[in-house]
Amino acid sequence: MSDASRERLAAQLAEAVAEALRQDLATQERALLVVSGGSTPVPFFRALAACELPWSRIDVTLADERWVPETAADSNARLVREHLLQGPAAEAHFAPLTTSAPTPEQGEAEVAERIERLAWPASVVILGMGGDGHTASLFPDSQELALALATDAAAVAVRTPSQPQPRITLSADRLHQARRHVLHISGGDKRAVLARALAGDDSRELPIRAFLSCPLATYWAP
Ligand SMILES: O=C1O[C@H](COP(=O)(O)O)[C@@H](O)[C@H](O)[C@H]1O
Repeated sequence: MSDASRERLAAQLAEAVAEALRQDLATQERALLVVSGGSTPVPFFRALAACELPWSRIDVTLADERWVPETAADSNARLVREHLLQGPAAEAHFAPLTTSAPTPEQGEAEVAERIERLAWPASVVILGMGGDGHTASLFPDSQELALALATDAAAVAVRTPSQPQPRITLSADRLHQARRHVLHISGGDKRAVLARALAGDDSRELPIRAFLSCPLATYWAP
């Protein structure tokens, strides 16, 4: 593991994403950025927050979220607010994926409506990936995986045996609606999972496969 190379990668990705947003904002009033949660994006969030951008014209949302309050340590919204929406970037419009409903099944319709109002197609969708090949909250062991891969609804509530909390994810269809797709990962384990995904043929085994032909620009550091 090399923190320096991950920081360099994050800086390069931030510059590329900032340039994509600038390009799109030259011809449209608003632009949308879809980011992922987890531990990988933190240095990228900080680097992007430092970029000069017309933040008040940028919408930000998440690829997926745990159905937890924003005060929870593992809330992706909290991560975005603490590391990306800082300084001038606080001017961006952030659309979180949770509501006050007690379950994601009860909140799903409100989240979908909120998501529909954003500036689609997104300028950039940045995906992460877990060691099991999940991306967003498209988990190989989730009962809702087939639905989330096939539906044209924007958001899907997900229950996954391998995960402690219920979740909500943007559907594969919605995540496909972007001008550019990026996979941001680090470490040898994830590189090996990506190699398996590139060699395989079933997106139910390694859900990241559903995005390999977007095309998907891969940002990887050891
Ligand atoms: O559960 C999640 O995991 C993936 C990967 O997270 P990381 O900590 O290994 O970087 C992430 O892309 C997803 O948004 C998140 O909810």
